Amino acid sequence: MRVSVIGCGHLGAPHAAAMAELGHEVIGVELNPETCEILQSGRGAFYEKGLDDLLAKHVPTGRLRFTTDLAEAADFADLHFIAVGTPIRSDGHGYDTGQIIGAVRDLAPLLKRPATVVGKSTVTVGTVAHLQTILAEHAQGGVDLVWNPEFLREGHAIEDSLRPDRIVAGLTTSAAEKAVREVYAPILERGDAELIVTDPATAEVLKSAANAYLATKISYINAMAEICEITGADVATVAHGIGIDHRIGHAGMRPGIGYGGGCLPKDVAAFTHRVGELGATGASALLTAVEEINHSRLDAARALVEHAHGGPLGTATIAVLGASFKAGTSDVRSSPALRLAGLLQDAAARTVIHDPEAVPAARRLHPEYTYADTLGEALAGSDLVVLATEWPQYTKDPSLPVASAGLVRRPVLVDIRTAVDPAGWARAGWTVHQLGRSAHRPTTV
Ligand SMILES: NC(=O)c1ccc[n+]([C@@H]2O[C@H](COP(=O)([O-])OP(=O)(O)OC[C@H]3O[C@@H](n4cnc5c(N)ncnc54)[C@H](O)[C@@H]3O)[C@@H](O)[C@H]2O)c1
Ligand SMILES: O=c1ccn([C@@H]2O[C@H](COP(=O)(O)OP(=O)(O)O[C@H]3O[C@H](CO)[C@@H](O)[C@H](O)[C@H]3O)[C@@H](O)[C@H]2O)c(=O)[nH]1
Repeated sequence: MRVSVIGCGHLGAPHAAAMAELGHEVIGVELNPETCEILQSGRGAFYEKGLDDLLAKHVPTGRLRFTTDLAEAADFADLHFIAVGTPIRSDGHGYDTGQIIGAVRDLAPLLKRPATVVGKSTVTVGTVAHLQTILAEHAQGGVDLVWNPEFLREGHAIEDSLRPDRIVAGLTTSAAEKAVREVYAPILERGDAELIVTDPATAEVLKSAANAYLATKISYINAMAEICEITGADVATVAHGIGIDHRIGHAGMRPGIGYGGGCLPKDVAAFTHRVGELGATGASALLTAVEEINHSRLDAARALVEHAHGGPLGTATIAVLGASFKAGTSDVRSSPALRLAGLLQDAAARTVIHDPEAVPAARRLHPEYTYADTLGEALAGSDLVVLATEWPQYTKDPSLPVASAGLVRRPVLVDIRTAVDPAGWARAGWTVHQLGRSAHRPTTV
């Protein structure tokens, strides 16, 4: 099929690359000329595992190309994916729908023959109906609208796009269903992804409900971490023990500083606002509590850093390991790691941030912070090491505890992601502090 992907950011660029890999002819439309030029050169504009490989494979053959010209895409493609941003409004009262309404309003008059518009962006209930009226008024030649929310995780965007758990299609016509079945045929033929054909409102709620549940699970285990701190219990053992019950499971149960990123914080905030508007008081109270617990984690993390230092931070030199909102991505949108680094930057004598991939993005957002090019440079002479993002370079390298103990002034580690094995670090002479767990002290061998 000839498809376009309108908006080539963290969702759209991997989606366009995956569509090319599935055998379609793809044109990506990206408003930002700099991003568009980078993509057209066969590279990603940010770090996402496997993205560069697919771009390098499909851009040179012409199967995948990028443009800033929407008219070119309207002329070329029969199916148009919409993957533009839906950021949270500055007052927090739902999404800023400017990008999505703008994209559909600009595309509609350019559609001169039958086409399918497939929305992938995350929206709240009622948005699809509004977009439908825009298309009905301005498009010619019979245009179907489908809502096809995306569930990919950053850091796994390519594999999640090529092998999704499910494909949700909110639609109203059989022509739209036929188009969805055709574009996803290579995935559906494998038989391992369920296609859920439903109405647009259900598709809208299903996506918001999925992210709200993921956020609730994270806030739940973080609330348990708070209880463990008070009682002296161990949250990692609690998470492991309850997760053995397959009705609960271990996934998404890592305690720590709470959820961040370009999706969960804004999607939960927008959903909370919308369900409040709709008068769903139970859902509103539940989601408000989820958000409150999440916000409280930053204070808990800062308090743990102060406790580990043994007092006010004014004299401390701190190494912060990690700036991205989670491992596997260079995305720093609503990054809890960077927020904590900011608090420490204000409070400590010196704070140095290291990240294997996210320093350029962090530096663009916060040029006033201090960054290190190498891990060794960040660690050198520090009184406290704060593990803020669970990159495997920090958590899985068995030589790091011993190697880094020789670089720091005091071997004190605050692991706000509950990501390291504290016993291994303690054996190398480190005192390890984790949220919801008793401190691990150095052991004599
Ligand atoms: N990031 C994820 O992992 C993810 C996963 C699932 C769903 N989503 C949803 O997908 C949507 C996009 O998220 P994102 O993280 O990719 O955002 P993003 O900001 O990284 O990307 C959006 C891109 O769209 C471009 N754009 C805006 N208007 C345009 C237009 N009219 N024409 C062409 N390009 C345009 C922007 O320049 C930007 O590059 C959001 O609704 C988000 O909630 C994101
Ligand atoms: O056990 C866990 C799991 C995650 N997190 C944090 O939660 C945030 C979100 O993580 P994750 O869900 O892996 O990241 P995203 O890439 O933002 O993906 C979420 O948001 C996307 C956008 O809607 C959805 O498509 C995905 O299904 C959904 O997982 C990050 O800050 C993580 O560090 C935890 O604290 N503990």
